[in-house]
Amino acid sequence: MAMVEIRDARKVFDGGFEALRGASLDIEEGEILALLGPNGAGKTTLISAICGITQPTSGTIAVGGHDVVKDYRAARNLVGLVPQEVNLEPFEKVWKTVRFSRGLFGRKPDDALLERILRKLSLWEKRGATIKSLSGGMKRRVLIAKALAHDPRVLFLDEPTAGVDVELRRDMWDTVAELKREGVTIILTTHYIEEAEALADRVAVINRGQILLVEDKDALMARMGRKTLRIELDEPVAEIPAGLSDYGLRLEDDGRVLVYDYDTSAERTGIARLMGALAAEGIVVRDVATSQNSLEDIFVGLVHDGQEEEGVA
Ligand SMILES: Nc1ncnc2c1ncn2[C@@H]1O[C@H](COP(=O)(O)OP(=O)(O)OP(=O)(O)O)[C@@H](O)[C@H]1O
Repeated sequence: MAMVEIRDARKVFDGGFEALRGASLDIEEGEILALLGPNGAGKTTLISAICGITQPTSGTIAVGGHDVVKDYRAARNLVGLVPQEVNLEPFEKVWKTVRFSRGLFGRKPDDALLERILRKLSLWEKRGATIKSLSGGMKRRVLIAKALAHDPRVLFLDEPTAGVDVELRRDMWDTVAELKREGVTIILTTHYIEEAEALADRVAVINRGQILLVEDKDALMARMGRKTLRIELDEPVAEIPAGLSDYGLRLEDDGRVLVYDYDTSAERTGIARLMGALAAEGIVVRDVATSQNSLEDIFVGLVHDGQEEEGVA
């Protein structure tokens, strides 16, 4: 059984807008799943439906085997949600803020657990500080501590590093990796694709209310990842020589650079053969450089293709 099971979830808002159009997805225990999608794709709606904040119009969602509608309480207890916006009481102290969150779930106080959580998030020294005295990064950690206070098995992080500086982002990544080591299942939405690249075990792409793809991140990057070889020539050429016509080369920089795209998953890249063919044509190579397309390129391609199919591009 997957930790979270989403089957054909639809959500039609009052007014008729269909924000989820039959989304299905399994989230496995202990994984970090990055949910990627452009603005308005349905990420927040899907997370809200899993967390019981909004009800799906049809379809089913279960957390730990508990249906989020029929068995609301049991499902909700397994879930912690870290919202995107900092929504903390500025004059409250850290300790009280986190303790109160646990109480909201009707759980008995467990100060030992709260201490462990605050220590893990490097907030223990700040437990007596008021929220307003904390830095932005500390406030975000308090949001995580609050979400963990009732000991959930699944943690949703809605754009955890939106608008934060690079250092804080790295810091946040370390925190998320640490939570995973402790066995927490993590679902993360993000607009920073490099965040998904750095953290996720699997990537799900949602667009226009449908899951376009769910795949192991490394496998996805290997499958869709293409590499590019840029070959800088000693002397520019006017056109691609006939002897090199098999390679799908492109000519750039006024004939000074030949560009060769190749498949990283293919058994042979064809580079050695290409180099031989260049030499046979009497072309002298000055320099070569390779680059690999990123998860971002893959994501943009997927979303773009999906829109083209629906005729909205
Ligand atoms: N209460 C609502 N009533 C009507 N439409 C809504 C409601 N909430 C969301 N929507 C619409 O549903 C669509 C999906 O919204 P959602 O917030 O889930 O997207 P998202 O993927 O989280 O986007 P973002 O990346 O911008 O946060 C959007 O077009 C939004 O305008």
